[in-house]
Amino acid sequence: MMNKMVAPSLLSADFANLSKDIEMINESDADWFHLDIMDGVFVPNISFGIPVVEAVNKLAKKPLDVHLMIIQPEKYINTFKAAGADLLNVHYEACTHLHRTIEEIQNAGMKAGVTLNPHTPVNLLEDIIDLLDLVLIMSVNPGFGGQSFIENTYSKIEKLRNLIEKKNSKALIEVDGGVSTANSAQLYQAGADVLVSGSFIFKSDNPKNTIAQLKK
Ligand SMILES: O=C(CO)[C@H](O)[C@H](O)COP(=O)(O)O
Ligand SMILES: [Fe+2]
Repeated sequence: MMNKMVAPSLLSADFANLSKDIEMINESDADWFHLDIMDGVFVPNISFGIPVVEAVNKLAKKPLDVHLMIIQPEKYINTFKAAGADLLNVHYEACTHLHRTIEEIQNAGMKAGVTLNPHTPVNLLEDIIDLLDLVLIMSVNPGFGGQSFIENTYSKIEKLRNLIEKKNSKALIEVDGGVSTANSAQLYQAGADVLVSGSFIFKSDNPKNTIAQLKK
């Protein structure tokens, strides 16, 4: 039986009133906080950095799922651990020595995830999938919230689910970008365990209720 987990992305939260949105997530059915770190180099946008992760960690009562959209993520493993990250996602496309980076994340005491851009095939994970705690499939090109969902994500999830079973891996499948109640059921059905959602939650009239809807 698959998990059905939701990780609201703070990228679409109200940064002038972040504590209110953190409190809402604490009280909701959400499972994790999703934090998007963008460096303006790996992706064409800059979001927020380590002091914000530390601040969220002071109030958050659920694990912090940190999505690093940065070059050379291996330089910051211990820094994000100290800031409060529970799960650290690095991009496949940003890691020259992915095996080493995954081991360093786990040795630092965090769960390790690998994120795939929409153009990156899941079979590139064949020789590392058994080590991973999670694979994050991007269903938009990373860098911005509020983009349209890319439809071939379903077949990527199915291919990844087959690879995970073939290799007897424990990795969870997370999906990020353009997630809403229009596609959540189909994503879970295709094999996703965790759905990230930003703009759909925070632009809705009742974000707490929207989180509950996404878990159904
Ligand atoms: O990693 C991300 C963007 O690169 C965000 O997590 C993602 O886009 C969530 O936002 P939305 O649900 O609005 O698409
Ligand atoms: Fe993300």
